[in-house]
Amino acid sequence: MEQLIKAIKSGDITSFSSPSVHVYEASLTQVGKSSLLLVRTEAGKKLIVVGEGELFDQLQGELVDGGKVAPLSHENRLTLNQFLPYTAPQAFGTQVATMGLGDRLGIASPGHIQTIRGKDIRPVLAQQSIRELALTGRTYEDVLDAAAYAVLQEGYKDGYGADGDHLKKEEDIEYALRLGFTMLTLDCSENIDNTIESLTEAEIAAKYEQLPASLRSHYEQRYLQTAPNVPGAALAYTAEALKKDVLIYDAAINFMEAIFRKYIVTLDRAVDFEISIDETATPTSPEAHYLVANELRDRGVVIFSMAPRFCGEFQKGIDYIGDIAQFERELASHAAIAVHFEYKLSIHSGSDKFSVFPLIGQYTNGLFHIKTAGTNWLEAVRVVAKVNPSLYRRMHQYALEHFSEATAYYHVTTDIDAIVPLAEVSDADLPNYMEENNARQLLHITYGLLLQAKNADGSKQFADEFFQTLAEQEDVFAAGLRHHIGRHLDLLGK
Ligand SMILES: O=C(O)[C@@H](O)[C@@H](O)[C@H](O)C(=O)CO
Repeated sequence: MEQLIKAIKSGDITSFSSPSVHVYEASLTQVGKSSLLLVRTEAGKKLIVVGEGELFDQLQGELVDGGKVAPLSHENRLTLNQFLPYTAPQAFGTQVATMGLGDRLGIASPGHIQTIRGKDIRPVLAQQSIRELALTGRTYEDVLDAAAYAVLQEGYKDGYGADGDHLKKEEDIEYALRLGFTMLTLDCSENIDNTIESLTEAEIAAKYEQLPASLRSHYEQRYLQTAPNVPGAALAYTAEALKKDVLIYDAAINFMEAIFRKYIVTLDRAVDFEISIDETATPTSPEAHYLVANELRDRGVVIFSMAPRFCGEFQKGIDYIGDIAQFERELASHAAIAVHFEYKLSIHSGSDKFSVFPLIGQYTNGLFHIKTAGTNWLEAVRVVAKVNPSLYRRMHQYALEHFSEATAYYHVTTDIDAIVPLAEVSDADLPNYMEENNARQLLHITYGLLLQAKNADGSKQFADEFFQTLAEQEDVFAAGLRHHIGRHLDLLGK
């Protein structure tokens, strides 16, 4: 440590080299009379601070050789946010494309930053849903800490966002906002009535008649008596379709407004407020999208983005399933509606949708929000398959045995029987599983079960070895992400 501290003091860290300490050169930062550096030692990542002044005094750590060695703790992250504002998340508004790069492991953000740096798009590095927190056993504090330290590690100063993703409950909204999350994705699925889709026309009409007359006439006047004028969108309301849309979305619109009034308008800072109507059984027609957006605008609800459920299927970790021509037609309308109401179209489960990325880039004119998350976990699994075949085999086997449990959390149409049996695959070919959709989804949706699996003695069955392997392969993992996420960005036109 003495040599390193000397090197930092001299201002020339390139003169330092040690087999047991890896220096993240881009992290070297001066704050007043203190210099700060992030390193990886045999005991994990550490902050090294030398000099004097408030930063030196406030970071909690151990005094060593005239410097301070500080852990990457939650408290120290809060201190960094105070002195280095770029390490705190920010809202982006609607004038720049954004990409959600949810990191379930807390180790993917450096690779994400390397991929996105210098491009015409900003990263939402800290993005997790409550479902993900529950499945990984993490907290929003952990998620923000990991993103902030990644930003410091990479010396990335262009800003990053933090998305409380798929929030349904007020207590979760309060939790995310209290911690400083800068984006809030309101999941309205529990207020969307999916039963309507399966009703007959007569049943729909009867249910609709039960709604207050004033509500019915409000909708009928607005959507049947006046044709919406949205350049680029094909919108045609029929009385039947309108009844359905009102029954499906009216309660959800009330919910969106109530949350906006209680939590967004009252905030003394900017938050990117996203409406998600995608995780539901009901695809969002352009007419339904327009209706929801139009009602929100009339009620003064300002949003950053809207995530409709597109036609076809956006399943996790694999390419788009469906009729691309229909997708293109509807995307053109969805994108035009978003432009009309001055927000961004948001694409959820946006990882690996290579066949439609060019269309998304084209129809949104490059102004979109796209969410990815589990695809970086699959890149991590690919690294394990390459360098630790024994661990990969154990994880794969466990995933097969527990797959049906994971389908309670995610909708996939995986054909488990189509996955080549492990016994028939050589170690060298294990990474190829990550090229095959069924195997991708098998591992994609079982992440929580794998990370939390325990041995009889209570120790982690896979997680410790998994994280150790990834820590040893940090550069390989980052290179995999640059390649994989880079391919997303290229096709999106970024
Ligand atoms: O798995 C989750 O809960 C989330 O990552 C997603 O639903 C997220 O909103 C997403 O779409 C990422 O691709």
